[in-house]
Amino acid sequence: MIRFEHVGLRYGVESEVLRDISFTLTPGSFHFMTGASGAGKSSLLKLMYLAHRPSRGIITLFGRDMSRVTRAELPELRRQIGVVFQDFALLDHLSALDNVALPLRMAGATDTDTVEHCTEILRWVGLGHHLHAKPSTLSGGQQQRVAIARSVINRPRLLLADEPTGNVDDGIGMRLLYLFEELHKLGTTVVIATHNETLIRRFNHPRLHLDGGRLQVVPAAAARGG
Ligand SMILES: Nc1ncnc2c1ncn2[C@@H]1O[C@H](COP(=O)(O)OP(=O)(O)OP(=O)(O)O)[C@@H](O)[C@H]1O
Repeated sequence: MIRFEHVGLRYGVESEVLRDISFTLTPGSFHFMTGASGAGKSSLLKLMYLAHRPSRGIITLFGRDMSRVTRAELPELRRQIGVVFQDFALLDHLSALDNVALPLRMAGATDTDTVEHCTEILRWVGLGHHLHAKPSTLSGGQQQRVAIARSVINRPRLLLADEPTGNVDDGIGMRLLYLFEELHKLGTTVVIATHNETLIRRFNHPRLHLDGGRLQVVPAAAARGG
């Protein structure tokens, strides 16, 4: 699914933020990504989403060497990836429901199915009373949940989420994790960057842990213990 081989990333002339990163994520796996603030979690997720090119090393995604992928091919690859980044990138002229519906409508789903499905998922993330609200009228945490609903609605092959529970209370955080678990059970490969130790302990998954620009894969049982 994803393979990193000796990948490094530097911004401008600074020293490398990520150094000699090698790992493989098998299809359908679920990993948390951990590390102190500034350790490079967002940077690593952006490499996986092809938003940055690595300074060195090889990234293989869906069986393709990313250094050989042209700019014109990127949209098709990205359509298979659900993302929740820190900037929610919602369209403000559309309602919450229409934002969530976008990936389904682009894929040609019928409108009745789309509305039903999007309503259900927005209710699950606690926004059943805000279906027709414009993003600018919602709080930061609510906007983030709209972005999360949009990222999972078309069952992407790969889901990348950067601190998805950062702005919500524990109850909603748990619901969001259950949503990602459901997606994972349907076969999606999931990577969630988080500082939330409660969720990491509650859901027993391996960790991609970043420290000093280097990555260590911590197996699930060990991850639970520490
Ligand atoms: N666009 C950029 N240009 C220059 N430096 C950057 C850029 N983005 C990130 N950095 C630097 O790269 C390092 C890693 O940042 P990154 O945002 O990936 O860390 P993080 O682990 O996601 O942090 P946090 O948990 O606080 O979100 C930091 O030192 C940051 O200042």
